Amino acid sequence: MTDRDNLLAEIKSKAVVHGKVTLSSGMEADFYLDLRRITLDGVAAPLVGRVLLDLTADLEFDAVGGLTLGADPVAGAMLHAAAARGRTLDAFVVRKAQKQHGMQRRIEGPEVKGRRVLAVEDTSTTGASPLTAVEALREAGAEVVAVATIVDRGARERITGEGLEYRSVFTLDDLGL
Ligand SMILES: O=P(O)(O)OC[C@H]1O[C@H](OP(=O)(O)OP(=O)(O)O)[C@H](O)[C@@H]1O
Ligand SMILES: O=C(O)c1cc(=O)[nH]c(=O)[nH]1
Repeated sequence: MTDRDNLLAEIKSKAVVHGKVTLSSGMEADFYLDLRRITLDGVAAPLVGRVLLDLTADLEFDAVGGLTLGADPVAGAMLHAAAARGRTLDAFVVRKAQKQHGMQRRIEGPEVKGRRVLAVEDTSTTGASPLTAVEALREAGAEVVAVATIVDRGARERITGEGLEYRSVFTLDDLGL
């Protein structure tokens, strides 16, 4: 079994929740992927880090992150997986709104200005969350090399339509949904 196979089994057994639910976009759906049950899971999170590094191995970037909260543990997992492979990869967090006190930053972590970065999400249905992060990153002077998600729930067309490279580890078909 590869890391990808193991991650797929983890998602199927731990993150798929059937039942009526309202999504981030306001759309109604009859299942939810609670990927925080994966990205914060002691067995599955290390797989997330390694599988996403493998998925983006041909891209050049030295920082990773996205819109809080879903993206945060994804970025952390990649940072640690990279360190285990002897590679230094920074992480960052894009706030939903600029902080009003302290350093008053929208993007937390090491400076992203002038750097090549990967924007990540756990999942995306409409592309809105990763594209919000991309906009904030560009405003901060970063070069976004691609967007990557664990599961694509339908965002591909909107993200690639913006001219961005888009990678996802799994589609709904892979999950049998
Ligand atoms: O179609 P999209 O807009 O890209 O939706 C996907 C977003 O929905 C979830 O987060 P949510 O908005 O529920 O907020 P959270 O990360 O703060 O939990 C998920 O983590 C993505 O960020
Ligand atoms: O579109 C969303 O908001 C969404 C769908 C999903 O399956 N999981 C999730 O965390 N968010």
